[in-house]
Amino acid sequence: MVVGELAQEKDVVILGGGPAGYTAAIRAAQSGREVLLIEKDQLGGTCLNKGCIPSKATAEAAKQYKHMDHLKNMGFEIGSGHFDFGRFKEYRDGKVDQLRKGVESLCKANKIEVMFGEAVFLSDDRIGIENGHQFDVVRFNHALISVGASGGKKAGLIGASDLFRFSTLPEELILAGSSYIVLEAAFAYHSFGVKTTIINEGETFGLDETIEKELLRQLKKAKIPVHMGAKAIKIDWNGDRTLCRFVNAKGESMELASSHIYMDEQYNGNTSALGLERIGIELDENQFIKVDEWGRTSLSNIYAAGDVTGAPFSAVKAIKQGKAAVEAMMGNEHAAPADFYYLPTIIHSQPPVASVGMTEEVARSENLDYRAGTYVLGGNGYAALTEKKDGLVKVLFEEGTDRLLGIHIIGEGAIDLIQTGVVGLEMAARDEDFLYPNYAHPSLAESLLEACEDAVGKAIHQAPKNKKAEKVKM
Ligand SMILES: Cc1cc2nc3c(=O)[nH]c(=O)nc-3n(C[C@H](O)[C@H](O)[C@H](O)COP(=O)(O)OP(=O)(O)OC[C@H]3O[C@@H](n4cnc5c(N)ncnc54)[C@H](O)[C@@H]3O)c2cc1C
Ligand SMILES: NC(=O)c1ccc[n+]([C@@H]2O[C@H](COP(=O)([O-])OP(=O)(O)OC[C@H]3O[C@@H](n4cnc5c(N)ncnc54)[C@H](O)[C@@H]3O)[C@@H](O)[C@H]2O)c1
Repeated sequence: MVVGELAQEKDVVILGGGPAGYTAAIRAAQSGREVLLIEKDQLGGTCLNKGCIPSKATAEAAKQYKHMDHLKNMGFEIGSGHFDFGRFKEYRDGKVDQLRKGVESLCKANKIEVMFGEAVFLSDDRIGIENGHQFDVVRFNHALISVGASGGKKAGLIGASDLFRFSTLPEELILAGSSYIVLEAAFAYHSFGVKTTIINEGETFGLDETIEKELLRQLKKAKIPVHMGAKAIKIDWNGDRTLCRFVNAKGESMELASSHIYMDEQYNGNTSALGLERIGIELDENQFIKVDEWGRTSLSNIYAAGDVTGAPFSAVKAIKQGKAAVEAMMGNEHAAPADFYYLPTIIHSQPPVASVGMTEEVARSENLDYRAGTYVLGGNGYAALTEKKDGLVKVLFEEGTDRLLGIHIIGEGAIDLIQTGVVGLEMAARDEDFLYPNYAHPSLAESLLEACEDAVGKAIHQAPKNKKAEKVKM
């Protein structure tokens, strides 16, 4: 190994070029700092290369596949409609490459130096970068650790990072868990003809009860078998296929064999090889770095952001934490800390699900006095003309204050529409803030207006109910 001289001094050194790291690098460069970004594999991290992007490309292909029936109804001649997974793979991987090049260009445009290699702390102001026989040492004023997390995938199972990077379509797929990953994979691969089964140890997928009911109806309609409340899940290998044994909700012993099995994983922070013991950064029992809302660790010049700081594991969180950490490094008093109280839950299922804020169960369990309004997409003109009528919008307002508590959507447009709810919750919006504005017509957004009108007993495109907008008092 060639040990480099202390050739460089950098103001900010960032370990890991995923969404937390490269966003933070750009924000620091925007403030005029000299930034070194160290990545041991590929810029873009898990999200771009193995997670968000390949999984959403897969979900998008499944959505378009389903959309072909609508195109035929509109008069398009589609031919056999055959789906070539090999060509899809080229498309999916091409999009990942294209987006990664975008990140590389952004780093270049912001004059961020990118070094490929594995970073390790030598002291609290020196970092070593190992790349084959080369070992460079850099002194820094501030460092940000954004090296992500890894799942404890068991032998014979598929991990989340492999689930959307198949080279050929599996014939069978068992998905054990209740995460958005399970649901996104189930709807997508099932629609490509893969024999797909969901096994969920829990009784729910953790969504608002009305949305959950509709989601289960959609899974049934798609003919995706779902075993809820499965207990004692065990995985074995019979030399040919993986066996999944469990006890179903009726207490019966079940055995399913499959070529491919995915199981939601337990995650640990990627901190074991960083030399953190040398500098004494505090970790929790799962090797996640302990941080405050500014990403500050137990050492004043070292910050952390993203999956390496623990759950929730989402690029949304990684990006926001990365920015907040840099603002704190720069001493920007006007910046806001990273807060995840209103983090939307997004599932690219068919139809998609999006949710933010309080669910009805939580409102009930907290003895809140609330009003719920719902609107089924079947009554929405735009949903009718685009033949995307499955699903509903549900809103919850607090009785008395009229404050928005939560918005839960299953249906076309959910993922974009939920942002209105996120902004509303952040601004402590009341029902009138949703009832008064103009809504484009015809649009899926009108279903949000109708749900809000339903909450006050005034929905237009909904048959009158007997006890309209009756206050739910527990
Ligand atoms: C299948 C799947 C789908 C997902 N879908 C979504 C989604 O739709 N939306 C969403 O918000 N989130 C999604 N996620 C989660 C999202 O990918 C992660 O939360 C996000 O990538 C975390 O970003 P990060 O920057 O903290 O870590 P990462 O993206 O994991 O990046 C860490 C980087 O650090 C590098 N590294 C590690 N150790 C070192 C070292 N010693 N030296 C140098 N570099 C190092 C790694 O190579 C990696 O590039 C998904 C995840 C998966 C697996
Ligand atoms: N490095 C990795 O590969 C890695 C790391 C962490 C998690 N994961 C994957 O993520 C799965 C879920 O992890 P979890 O334990 O945080 O579960 P989770 O489903 O409870 O999600 C955690 C948070 O992410 C948000 N979220 C969920 N789906 C989202 C989406 N599509 N887009 C944006 N935000 C979303 C939710 O608000 C939630 O608070 C795991 O089962 C695993 O497959 C992968």
